[in-house]
Amino acid sequence: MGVSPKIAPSMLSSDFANLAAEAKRMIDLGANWLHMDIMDGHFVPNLTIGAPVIESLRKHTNAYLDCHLMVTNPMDYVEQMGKAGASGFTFHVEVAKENWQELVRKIKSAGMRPGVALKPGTPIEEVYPLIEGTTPVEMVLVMTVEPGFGGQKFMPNMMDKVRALRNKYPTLDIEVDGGLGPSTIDAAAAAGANCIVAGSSVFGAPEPGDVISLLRASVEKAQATT
Ligand SMILES: O=C(CO)[C@@H](O)[C@H](O)COP(=O)(O)O
Ligand SMILES: [Fe+2]
Repeated sequence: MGVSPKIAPSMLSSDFANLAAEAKRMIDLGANWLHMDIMDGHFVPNLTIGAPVIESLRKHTNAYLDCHLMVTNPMDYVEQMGKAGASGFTFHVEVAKENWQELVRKIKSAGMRPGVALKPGTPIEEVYPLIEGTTPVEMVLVMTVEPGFGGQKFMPNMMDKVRALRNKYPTLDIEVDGGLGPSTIDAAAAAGANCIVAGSSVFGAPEPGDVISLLRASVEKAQATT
């Protein structure tokens, strides 16, 4: 499988008051991406950060900022996120059923990499047209918890979705998000996930760098045996 592992600490579990230092710490410890959870208090019952914080962080790092937009109107944020310096813009399929083609086009024109996310209750078939369209998304984020909060329990039954995607799209970036850590990574890696978001398991560990290395090793091992 030719899809490289990307380990993406979720900065939602970091010390937001020291975001630049936390970002540098994660990159220095071997993270590939920084996962930024943007929540509007409407699509999910939590409110986090937006483009102004991405813009501030961008002044301190050239890392890939993997932005996960848990918002009801993703179109409203494309331009400002692009200007702020976001690298990836992942929207939820549940709120883009009518306008995903225009949305993906705009994300690309704004210089970002488009991704689509789906909630646990959303069937995987709903994202297939977005991967197969003329302007396709470049990543699928399979939520392994209900979106809204860090620190929740991994849902192993979501691995059926990851397996179905990997069988159909051998070179697609497939991200898993929610409850990933040393006890759950092997299931996700075996199913075919290569982009791994981990918040509480990384930031809550005495040695976050060890967790990052373990997550990567698990993905590499699973890839070597498929
Ligand atoms: O998108 C989300 C939550 O909605 C995630 O990115 C979480 O922030 C992951 O945190 P952990 O489950 O790894 O603690
Ligand atoms: Fe996320």
